[in-house]
Order: sequence, then C-alpha cells, then structure tokens
Amino acid sequence: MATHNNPLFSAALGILVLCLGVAFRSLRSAAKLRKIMPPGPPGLPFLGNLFQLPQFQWLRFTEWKAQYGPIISLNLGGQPVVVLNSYQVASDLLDNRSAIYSDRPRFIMGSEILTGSMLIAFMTYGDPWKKLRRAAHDGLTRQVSASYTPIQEREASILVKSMIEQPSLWDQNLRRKASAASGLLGIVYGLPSLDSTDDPLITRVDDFIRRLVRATLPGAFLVEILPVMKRLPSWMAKWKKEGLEWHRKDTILFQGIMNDAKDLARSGNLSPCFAGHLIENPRDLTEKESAWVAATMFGAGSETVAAALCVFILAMTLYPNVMRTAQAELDQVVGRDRMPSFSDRANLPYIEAIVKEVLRWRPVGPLGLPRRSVKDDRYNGYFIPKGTLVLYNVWAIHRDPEIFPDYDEFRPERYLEQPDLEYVTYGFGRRICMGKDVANNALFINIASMLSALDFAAPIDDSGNKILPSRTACVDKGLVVRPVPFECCITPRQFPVSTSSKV
Ligand code: HEM
Repeated sequence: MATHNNPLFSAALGILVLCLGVAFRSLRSAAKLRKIMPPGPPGLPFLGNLFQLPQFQWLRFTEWKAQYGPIISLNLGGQPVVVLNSYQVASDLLDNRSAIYSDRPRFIMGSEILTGSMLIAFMTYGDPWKKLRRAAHDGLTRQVSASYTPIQEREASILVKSMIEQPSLWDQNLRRKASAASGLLGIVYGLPSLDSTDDPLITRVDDFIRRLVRATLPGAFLVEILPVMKRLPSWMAKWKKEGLEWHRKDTILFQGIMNDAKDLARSGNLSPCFAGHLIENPRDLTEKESAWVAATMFGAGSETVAAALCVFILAMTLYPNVMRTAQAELDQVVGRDRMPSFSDRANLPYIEAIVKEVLRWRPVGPLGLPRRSVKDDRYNGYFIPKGTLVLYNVWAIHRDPEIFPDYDEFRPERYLEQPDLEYVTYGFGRRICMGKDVANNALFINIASMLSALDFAAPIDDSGNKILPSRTACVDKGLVVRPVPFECCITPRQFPVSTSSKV
C-alpha cells in the first residue's frame, strides 16, 4: 500500500507541517522580538530562560544586571518578561509611564476565585480596581493613618509584654500579635485588643492569609499556566470547587465583622478605624465590596509588617552598636520610666532611620508585586511589547553601589547623612502600597518600644563564642520573604534575666 495515497496519512502530514510552520514562525518572531527588546541572557528554543531562574530570582536578576545592565529582558516559555534593575529605569517606567505599567498579571486562584476579584493588590488595572482603590484611599491617607496611632501604641506595649513573658515565642508573637491581632484588627475594624493569640477570629483570619499566600506560590495551581482550566465545571475541578467554597465562607466572615462594626458605629461606640471610614463614606460600594476592601488590608498588611519586624530583630542581633546608639537616643528623649509614644517621634531621628534601613537592607518584598504592560512601548531604544510581565528588582535597587556604597551593611546613619535617600520597598506609581503610612507607623512604634524595653543579643555557645545568625539566609513565603528562623536572646533592659530561645 502506498502510504502517501492514504488520506489519513496525508492529513497527519499536513497537521505536522502546519505545526512545524507555526512553531518555526513563533520561534522566529520570539527570536526577532528578543533582538529589539532589552538585552538579556540567551535561552533555549521555545522554553527561553524558564530553567535559568533559581528559587530566589532577585539574586539571579542582580547578577544579570552586572552583565546586561539596568533593564533586562527574558523569555519564559513565550511570555516576555522585563526586569527593572535600577531606580532610574523603574521610576521612568512605573512612575512616569504609569498609564502603561499599572496593570497586574492575572492571579486566577489568588484573585479571581478566592477573593472574587475584589482584593485590590491582585486586581487587574481598570474601573473595578479604581473604584475599590478610591474608596480605600479615604481610610488610609497620611492624616487618617495618624488617627490609628493610639491603637498602634497600645498594641506595641502588648507585643513588648509578650516578649518579656514568652521570650522563646518571640517570632510567633511577632507574627500573630504584630500582624493580625496588633494594629490590624484594631485599625481595620476598631476591635479591642484580643488577649489570646488563639482567638477563633485570629485563627480564621490567619487561615485566610495562609490560603492566599499558598495560592500565589509559583506552580501552586496549574490553572495559572493553563488559564483555560478555569472554565472547567466545579464538579470536575476539586481545586475550583474548594476555592469558590472558601470565597463564600470568607465573604460571610468579612461581611459579619463589617456588620459588627456598623452596629458599633450606630451606637456611637466605634473607635476611629478603616471600616468607620468605609461606613461613613461608602461611595458606590456594594456590601460585599466594602467587606472585601477591608479584608484586603489584612491580606496586604499582616505578613509584611511582621516580616519587617523580624528583619529588625536580625539586624539588632548582628549590629549591637546600632542597638546601643538607638537606646541612648531613647533614654535621652523618652527616659526609662515610660514607653515611647508618637509624640516623641520628631525627636527620634535615629529610630526613624532604623525603620528605613530595615526596609532597605532586607526588603520583605525583593521583587515587589508584578506588573503587566498594556500597550507596546519603547524605552531607551528598546521595544517592550504589550502583555510583557514587568518586575522591579527592589533588592538590586537597594544595593546600587552608587547610591548605597556600603549596601551590605545595616547602617541607619546613611539616612541622617543624606535625608533625601530613597528606598522603594513600597513600590511605585499608581499601584504604590496603600498602607505605607500605617506600616511605617507600626514599624516606628514597635521598634521604639522594643528598643526602649528590651535587649537583643546573639546567644553564646559553650566556648563563649557568639552564635551569629546568617546575614542572608531567607525563606520565600510567597507574599513576603523573611529571614530563616534564628536564635536570639531577648532580655528586659531594666531587669536583666537572660533567656535563649529558638524559633
Ligand atoms: C512593611 C510593610 C509593607 C510593605 C513592605 C508593603 C509593600 C507593598 C508593595 C511592594 C506593594 C505593591 C506596590 C506596587 O505594585 O508597586 C503593596 C501594595 C499594597 N499594599 Fe502594602 N506593604 C506593607 C504594608 C501594608 C499595609 C499595613 C497595608 C494596609 C493597611 C497595605 C496595603 C496594600 C494594598 C491595599 C496594596 C495594593 C495596591 C494596589 O495594587 O493598588 N500594605 N504593598
């Protein structure tokens, strides 16, 4: 039998030739595109640089900066990616061309399914995002954030107390008290301080954050790579069924807390809080939207502040001189018989500088949150096609030797010597962090309170040598990157009782 006369064989051959043709064309166009895009490492056909990215991608991007410059491009299996490695380039594109670079890539599980596309940080750019961001803005301006400071003072004292009572649990207390319980439940809903970290509300909110974080981990859900899977009916896709069910339950939870806040507002007993602003000025938000706008503040604000405070404790363990300089400032301005307060802030420039250096030295979001370009663009002679994934490398920007010559050192003095020095941990342009004032206030009061009441030191081994924690080892938790667990001796300053602890 002559196979070439067989119609099935001819059809199969036709499809093969067509596929090869399409593959060849897309290979050629990807190759052509790479030539006009910013420079970057060569990759494999089709897969591009997919297998050149290690776990801590910001480190590899920083190495490539040395080789290819402040703006580099990659091809991740056909997805064009641009990495912005310097302040100048990131600001040129994200601040000055924000109409093109303010979109986010799709987070199908983390945004569309788990939060019903109502978590501001993960929403794509457009009218729904603008509507929610505008409504949230009212409750987060610098002036309004200042009205939350009494809650933050109260919670900072509780954090210090927990560290004195349970020094071995410092990291857990940081996460639970400094995140869900501290500041945020009070700031968002005006709730009183919760005595127990096992409170069912904290547990539910923590579970919500954990689910969200898990959903954002690369490779956690296949649907992120094959978006068409979102169309599968729930009975065929367990992940989708569970995600939608969690969304339903979380909506009930967040609407319930919001309704409690409304009851308190009606009886005149709601303390100044974010929910109070939404209730007073609901704009055109539905009940569900306003419940999710408030919930966004947990998703975006809890792990980040706790991780930054963990970086602070790492820095104090490694740099005892910085700790002593800060304590001398506190003793002089505040004295030893009371806790610091926001009214001391203007007189505590060294503490303010420590806050900035914590955010610069080990940024808890070394790549911020990703963006996506919505239009073809040209920059410095390079082409950036519509749909490019745009990452800004906070790690590299904070380690630019021309701006931070001794970038690896934790040296708060740099901010006193050069008050205009920029750090970019809160991002850029239209998508810049909405909670930066709340976060800076939380970091200021927690750091000042801890330094005023506590000493931090590396533990000592049997031969009398310090056991220093790693300066660089970190854990990528999805939304945040924090130092690996380390030992630290935390002792009250006034009543020195040494306690060594491992987290
Ligand atoms: C140390 C603490 C924090 C850090 C380092 C941090 C960092 C960031 C970063 C890098 C972004 C993305 C910005 C961009 O795309 O350019 C962001 C977005 C956001 N942050 Fe924060 N954040 C912190 C605390 C908070 C807090 C306490 C809140 C709320 C009270 C908050 C609310 C938000 C919101 C709502 C967004 C989404 C903005 C948008 O996509 O339009 N953040 N944050």
